Amino acid sequence: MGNPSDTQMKLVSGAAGYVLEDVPHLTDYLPDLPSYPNPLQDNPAYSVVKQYFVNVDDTVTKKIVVHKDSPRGVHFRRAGPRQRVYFESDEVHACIVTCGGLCPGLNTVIREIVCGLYHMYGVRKILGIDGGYRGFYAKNTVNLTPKVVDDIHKRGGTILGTSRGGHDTLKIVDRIQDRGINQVYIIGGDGTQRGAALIFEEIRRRGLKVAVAGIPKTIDNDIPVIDKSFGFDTAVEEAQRAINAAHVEAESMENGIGLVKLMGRYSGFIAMHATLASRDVDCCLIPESPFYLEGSGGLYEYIEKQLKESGHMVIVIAEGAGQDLLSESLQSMVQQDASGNKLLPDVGLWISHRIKEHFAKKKMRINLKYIDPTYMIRAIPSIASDNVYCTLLAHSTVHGAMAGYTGFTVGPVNGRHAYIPFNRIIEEQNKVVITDRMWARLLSSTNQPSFLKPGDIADAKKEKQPATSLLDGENCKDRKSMTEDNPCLS
Ligand SMILES: Nc1ncnc2c1ncn2[C@@H]1O[C@H](COP(=O)(O)OP(=O)(O)OP(=O)(O)O)[C@@H](O)[C@H]1O
Ligand SMILES: O=P(O)(O)OC[C@H]1O[C@](O)(CO)[C@@H](O)[C@@H]1O
Ligand SMILES: [Mg+2]
Repeated sequence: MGNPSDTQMKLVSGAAGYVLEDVPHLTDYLPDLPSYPNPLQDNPAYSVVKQYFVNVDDTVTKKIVVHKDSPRGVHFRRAGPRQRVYFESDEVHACIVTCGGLCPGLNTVIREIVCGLYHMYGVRKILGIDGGYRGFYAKNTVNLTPKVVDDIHKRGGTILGTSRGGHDTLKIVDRIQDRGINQVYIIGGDGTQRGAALIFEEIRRRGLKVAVAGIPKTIDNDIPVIDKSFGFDTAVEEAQRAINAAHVEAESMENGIGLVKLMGRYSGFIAMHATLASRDVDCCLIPESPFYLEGSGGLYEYIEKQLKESGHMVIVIAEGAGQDLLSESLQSMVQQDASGNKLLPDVGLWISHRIKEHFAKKKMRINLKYIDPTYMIRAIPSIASDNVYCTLLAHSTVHGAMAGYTGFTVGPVNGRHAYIPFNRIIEEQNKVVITDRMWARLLSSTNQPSFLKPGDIADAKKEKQPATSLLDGENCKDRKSMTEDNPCLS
């Protein structure tokens, strides 16, 4: 198999440094495919909209803050309905699969893909794949209609089931081919999108008229390029309940410490946003910001100071934080899940013991309550704003597949939905940048130490381009969206 990046991104240059990172289209390898007028033009709900169809040349800019002399930079193809489609309604045989961990809004996306295909494009054959990628070749399928999915958005989880592991590209594509499926909607996180890219490659290699579309899903918000992933706001909202409980417990006891662990394997966005939203948190620890326990400027010293000053404190810790400290003592316990993701030892439990041990040695009485809401923040239905977001995502994806685009992921880029090549999404991971303004806001709201030594700060600044540099691709490794680049979140 060739290098996915050879075929998954088409670069188109334009005037003044304009670059379009385009997505593949079925006609790239099936040049004689016929196209048809979009049935939406006869749909009473949509036909009244002035300029309902997206102009074929519309693109969305990756950077919206520009200087007068800066190059126009990278753009993505704007999502939305096209005048012409490459599938006739009765020809479409779509399938939907959900993979990876749960996330609020999964059912809403499923519902809106089904209803979008059915009501906007008159599609009647939609199959739900049971239990993630392995469901393509190992499990039953379910026929999806608007009636079947009518109220599923009110439920957490995914009606299709999900799983980790079990991705076998050849077997999956064989089953797609056997069943005559020609539109594949794949909802999942970074691992899932990697799998989707391989499926697209194989489909293209076999020359099949099958559109492969990815819908990014992760409560961790670790997918790059897009502004934010669906379910994230719901997870942050739910995390408030755990933080509130921790605060009430801590406030009610002498030297009370409320410790809350939140999900976030490699990225601390949930912990950071839950902390900023709550204002009751005195210390937030995330994977991107190393910390230490002992000595001047360390966590123990800060806890002691906080307890002496206000008699209680609340600590939020992301599950991936402090893993370097843990691994010193628990190295042998590192394991992997079925998808190859590292299974992390419980940092919340570990740090609870360490804090208790430390203050016991100092003969200072503390009352520590450890709250681990784990799956509670993701196994819930999505809040209203996430529901609307999921609807737009689903509709944008359906429009893209009907228009013949393939090998793409969809998502908002600076507020406008766009089709993004798979390799853009999978080549890096979105992380909190601790030298950006958002983390500074957090530090100033909690008043916690930065845990950085003067040398570390200088190094961190050196790694980063000047904040006003506007070249596309600057700092693109491990950074994006919920930083100063994102106007609605900074
Ligand atoms: N590099 C890869 N190539 C092919 N398939 C992959 C790859 N990584 C993961 N997958 C498949 O994608 C599916 C989901 O992967 P994973 O468990 O890592 O979750 P995810 O999609 O990253 O979601 P999240 O981490 O947000 O829960 C699994 O079925 C796994 O086998
Ligand atoms: O227990 P599971 O289902 O593997 O999921 C846990 C992981 O899923 C996530 O929610 C998303 O990747 C991580 O934050 C967490 O580590
Ligand atoms: Mg993942």
